Formats: sequence, C-alpha cells, structure tokens
Amino acid sequence: MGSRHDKGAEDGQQSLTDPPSGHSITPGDLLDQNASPTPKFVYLLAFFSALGGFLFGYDTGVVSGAMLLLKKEMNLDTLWQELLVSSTVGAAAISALSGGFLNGWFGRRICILLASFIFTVGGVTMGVAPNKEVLLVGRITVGLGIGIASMTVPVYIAEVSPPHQRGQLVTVNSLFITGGQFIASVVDGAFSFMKHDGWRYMLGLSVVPAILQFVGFCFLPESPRWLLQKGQREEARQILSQIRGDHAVDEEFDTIKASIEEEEREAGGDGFILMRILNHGPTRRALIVGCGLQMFQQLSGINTVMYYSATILQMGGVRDVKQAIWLAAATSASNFVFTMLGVWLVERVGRRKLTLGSLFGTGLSLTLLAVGFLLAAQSSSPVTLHPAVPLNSTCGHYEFCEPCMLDPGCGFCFLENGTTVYDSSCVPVNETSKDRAAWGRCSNQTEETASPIWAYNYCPTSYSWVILMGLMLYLAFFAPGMGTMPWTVNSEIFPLWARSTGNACSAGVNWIFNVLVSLTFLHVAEFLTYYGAFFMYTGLVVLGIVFVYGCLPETKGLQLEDIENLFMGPLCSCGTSSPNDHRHVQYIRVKGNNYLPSDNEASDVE
Ligand SMILES: O[C@H]1[C@H](O)[C@@H](O)[C@H](O)[C@@H](O)[C@H]1O
Repeated sequence: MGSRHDKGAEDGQQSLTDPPSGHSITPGDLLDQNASPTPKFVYLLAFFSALGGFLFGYDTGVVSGAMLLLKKEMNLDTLWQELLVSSTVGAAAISALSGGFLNGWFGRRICILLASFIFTVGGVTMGVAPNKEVLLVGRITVGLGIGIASMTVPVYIAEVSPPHQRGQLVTVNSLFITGGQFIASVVDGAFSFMKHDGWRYMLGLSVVPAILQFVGFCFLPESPRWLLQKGQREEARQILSQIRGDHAVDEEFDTIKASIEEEEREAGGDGFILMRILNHGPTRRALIVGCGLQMFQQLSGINTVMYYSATILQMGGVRDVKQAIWLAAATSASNFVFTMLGVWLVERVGRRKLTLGSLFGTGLSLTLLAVGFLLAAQSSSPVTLHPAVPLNSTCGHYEFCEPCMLDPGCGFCFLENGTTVYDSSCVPVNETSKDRAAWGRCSNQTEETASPIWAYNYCPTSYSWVILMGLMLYLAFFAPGMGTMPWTVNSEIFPLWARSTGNACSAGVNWIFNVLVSLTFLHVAEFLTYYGAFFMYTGLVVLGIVFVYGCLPETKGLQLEDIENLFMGPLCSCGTSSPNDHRHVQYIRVKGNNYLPSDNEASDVE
C-alpha cells in the first residue's frame, strides 16, 4: 500500500513527519487546512441525497397513525394490519440486498434516481388505493425504494464529502431519517381528524420529497469515485473539481486512482464480489464489523421502543387517542433532536467513543425500562369482577391484570377513580378490532369519561413515570450513537470495489433484524413478560458493547482510501487499531492549499 504515499514525496511534497526546513508544520497549520470552508455544493449534494433518508423515515413512521384510520375504514383484521406494516420492511430487506449489484453496476446516481422514482410510484399507489390489496402493493413498492435508498445514500455522501466532514455529512442522512419519522407523526396528528380518507393524505404526501429528489438528481452528478472505478477519468476529475470548489484536486484524484489500481491488484479481479470480500482478510473483517453494528442497532430494540411508546403513554394514563398520537409525535421529536447531537459529536469525539458511550447509556436506560415494567407488574391491579366467560377462553382464569394482558386473547376492563382501579375484569378481546372487548361493558367503547376503560396490551400503573423516564433516556442515548453510527461507519469501512456489496449486506442485515425484532416482540413479551423482554434487550446491548469495544476501529478523519488499513490486523484488537497506529504518512503541499490531509492531528489539539 505504500506506493501511493511515496509518490507524494517524489512530486516534491513534504511528509508530515519530515517537515521542510524553514517550515515546521504545527497542529495549527493542519487545523487551518481542515477548517478551510467546504464548498456549498457538497451541502447541496448531501441535502438532496439525504431526502432518501427522509423518505425512509417518513414511510416507516407514517403507517402507525394511518393504521388507526385504515383499520376502521377498510375493516382490517390483525393479519392485514401486520401485513401492511411489515411488508414494507420486508421489501426493504430484499431490495437493500439486491441494491449492491445495482449500485456497483449502474452507479450511485442512477440508484438514487431509481429509488425516488419508486417512492413516487409507491406514494401515488397508496394515495389512490381503492382497496387493501392495492394498498399492500403500494407499501411493498415504497419498501423497495427504502431498501435501495438506505444503502446508496450514505455511500454517495461519503464519497463526495471531504474527509474532515464526512462523518458529519453522512450522519445528516440519519438526521433526515429521524426527521422523516417526526414529520410523519406530525402529519398523522394533523390528519387524524379526517376520519374518511385521512390516511390517503398521510401515505400519499411522501410523493412531495420523492419528486423533489428525483428532479434534483436529474441535475446532480455521479460520485467521482465510482466514475473513476469505471474508468471514466475525465468526467471524474471534472466532477471532483466541481465538488471541491476552488481547491485543486490533483492529489485527491491521484490517491483515489492509485488506490483503485492497488485494490484491484490486491483483491483479485474475478469472481463474485461477495466471495472476494469473504476471501480477502481486511474486507471480511470490515463486513463483520459493519453487519455486527447494524445487527446490534436493531437488537437494541429501537423500533420496539418507538412502536411501543404509545402504549407506554397509555399506561401512564394518556387514554385519549388524539392525545396519545401527539405524545407519540413528541417521542419521535426526541429521537430527531438527539440525532442532532450525534451530528454535532461525530467529528468531535469520533465514531468509536460515540458508539460505545451510546451503547452504555442505552443499556442503562433499558435496565430502567425493565425495572419500571417489573415494578408495574408487581403492583398489578387485581381482577375484582369475574363475569362468566366462554369455556374455551382463558381470560376467566386470571386474578391480576398482568397475566391477563400478557395473554393475547384477553384484555383488562376497568373503572378508574383518580389512580384507583376498581370494578375490573379480564375478558376476551374482539378478534377483528383489538380496540374493544368481544362482549360486555368494554365491547362498545364510547368517549364518555364514566364508561369503563379497555386496556389491551397494557395495565394501568402508578410506576409509569419510571417507564417514561426510561423511554426518554433511551432515546437520548440511542439516537446520537447507535441510531446513526452503524450507517455512517458502514459508508466508510469498505474499499471502493467492495463498498456497494458491503453496504448492501449490512443494510440487509439491518432490515432483516428490524423485521425479526418487531415481529417477535409481542411473543417475547408473552413468554418473558415485558420486564423480561427489556432485560433481554439489556443483555443484547451488553454483547453489543463487547463487540464494539473489541472490534470497531476509529475511522474519523481518514481518507476513504486509507481506512482499509485499519482492518489489516486481527479482527478484534480492542480499538488499538486507531488511525494513529495504522496511519500511513500523508503528504501535503506546504505551499499551495490543494489537499486536505487527515484531521487526526487537528483532533489531538481540540
Ligand atoms: O437509524 C435508524 C433510526 O434510528 C430510526 O429511528 C430507526 O427506526 C431505524 O430502524 C434505524 O435504522
């Protein structure tokens, strides 16, 4: 790997470790270089590509509010509700996996255009859907768009960004994801009053950012790194100069070119890329780190916590559906706001520390959530009324709310005076709508305050504040690190030839574990109880800490072409493969300002 670095010296440039006489390079010099303004064009590229992240967030987030209206209007049973929610995530998993091929073959720009086209078609299909079958087709279509966008956008942003700002700009994509989820919850709130057709607006509005992105990308350029890999040198050089503004790009261009040639030599040019990745030590290790991060992101339970937030709020006494919708918007707003913290921190503390700190806090908050659920279970309200239930129902056996609500066939029907629960019973749930009981006092839900309350999947508790605190802390810790870093790190750890396939695999792992965790949550809770489920997530987060501590190197500030060096050593070297240990000497022109070196040194003096 040394050849391209020696080249700089031949060109008369100076090594950082060997400053020219009369000019010793101080950290201040490096800071100045790194601080040179980033051309506005890069921000424009980041914005238009991150609209893909926005659509990812919007389309995954909007469905919960739309479902409240849809299930009434289309009379959806539980199976159809689950289909409409999970089909999108399932389709995203499949298209993310196949997106690697599209990305490598047709380029990042075409893939982003394709994703925004698919989002538009999906949005229109959902907006005009005459029946649930067409709606399902629309949901699957947007899922296909999400999968492609989720693996292409971070790669594209990483490839056009200058090294010292790459982390921040790629993390902006995660900010757009959580921003999309937040806007979706606001749109859900705003249209929830439209009992008829409100869902059409909720689902259909996604065409607006999709069209904006499509039109924008008709005018925006391809990634110069991809073009260079495809041998289109002149166009690559021209685009790189356009993106870098007045900075000359010879150095960066030569580095990318040399590294592509070297990579092809080292990794061999034949065979399936996935096989080449697996047969080549550094890329195999990068793949394990990338997929592991994505797996632990989902195993930390983010989507369970987000999905479950409305129920958590109901436990705390928010029984009005409208109020619950708005408070759920507050949950996604927190996720969004704390993601901003991640954008701010990523270039300051680096990826490794941010991920570790985030996992640590996530583990503590999950413990708090689990303890809250444990306290709630232990003080669970007794069943005081025992109406005759059909013999085939298990609901008549329960003496307390806790086992009653853990049985998917039953719910808790009660009256409330302040925080005191009375006249409570455990009765079968209506199979077509879980919002009411199959028969009896809770089978006909009215808005009257004196009418009995139907609690499905939750129990009233005075410990809801512990759970609520756990929820808020969880988002504060998860969002800036584990919510963002898996996407950011994956966009930078693979060499160019392996980047599309590597990201396709890791994004696919993210979506597969997303489906797995959301589909199994209620069953896990049924077997382990809620506190058991949250203790289990805590255990998985502890495994995540061991994995990240052992295997995640710091990639902050390095040029993409140098990151492969971090994976030369053994897989888990406990962070010792930091950039400073494996850094190759980088060369800069001391006079003239045409190349941005790594900002490792800058960070040391920050
Ligand atoms: O990074 C994102 C983000 O944290 C979202 O809030 C979550 O829903 C996604 O599953 C995750 O991939």
